[in-house]
Amino acid sequence: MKFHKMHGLGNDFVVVHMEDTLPDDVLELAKKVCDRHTGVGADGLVFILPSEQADLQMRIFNSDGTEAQQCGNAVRCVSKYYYERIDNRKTKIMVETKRGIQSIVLQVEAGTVKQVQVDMGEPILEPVQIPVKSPTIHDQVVIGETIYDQVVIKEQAYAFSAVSMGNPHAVIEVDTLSDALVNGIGPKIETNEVFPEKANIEFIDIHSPDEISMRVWERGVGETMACGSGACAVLVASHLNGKAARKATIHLLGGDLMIDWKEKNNHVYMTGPASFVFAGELTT
Ligand SMILES: N[C@@H](CCC[C@H](N)C(=O)O)C(=O)O
Repeated sequence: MKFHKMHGLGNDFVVVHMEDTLPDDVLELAKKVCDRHTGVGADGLVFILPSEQADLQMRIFNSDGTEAQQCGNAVRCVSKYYYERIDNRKTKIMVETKRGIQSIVLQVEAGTVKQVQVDMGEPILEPVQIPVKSPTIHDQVVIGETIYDQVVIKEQAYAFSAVSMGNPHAVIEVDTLSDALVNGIGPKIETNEVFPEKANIEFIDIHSPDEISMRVWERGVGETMACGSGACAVLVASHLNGKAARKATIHLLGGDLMIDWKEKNNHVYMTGPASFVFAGELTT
């Protein structure tokens, strides 16, 4: 099985172009391929498949084998792959994902995709749809439209805003983006009972209304260098909490994403790069 190693701001993927359907036992394959010691090594295994409704279909499996509904960085990668390796006739393409059909605009220079803008759709703020269920629901405070609650770990309360971008996120504002928070508290909140489908956990430091730094503990993966859907959730939560504009630069460990939550259609747009690393062939 031939593959390309790609990344979006260091969030790395093994990308496989399949002519018809997913391979058998894809969950086990994802775990095997993503292993950083005995496999290729990646945060996720991504498939490009044919689509009847869009230019291509994308499916994404986390490194623990679970399937995710959404992945902003992987959508940018498959869009670049499509233009540079499959069909370079259009700079506006459609990608079918579990989230729905996503519109993509490619910024191309001399045949190379430099930036990819992805329509990440409308944020989902209804608790049951995120999903988030709170044991302290009576204490819940609704700020703007975002659900705002807290989880307590070792007597320390962590206030979060829950947002779904097709996949669940909890955004937590902190004073310092430390390893102890991301790698120590991140996994505990990811698996807390308030998130029945677990959640991606974003720790954020808001510098100004249009500049936010974040680190992320991803569901089914661990800490990653970047999370596109997470950056969108961060902008939405920060805006609803009155701390950010509708458009901001989100600084991640792997670089910057521009996030723009447009008033006219309530859709969140993410703009950033995608890169090829190398190509190879998987042996069985
Ligand atoms: N890195 C991604 C999100 C990948 C899926 C996530 N781990 C989940 O399970 O929801 C992004 O760039 O959005």
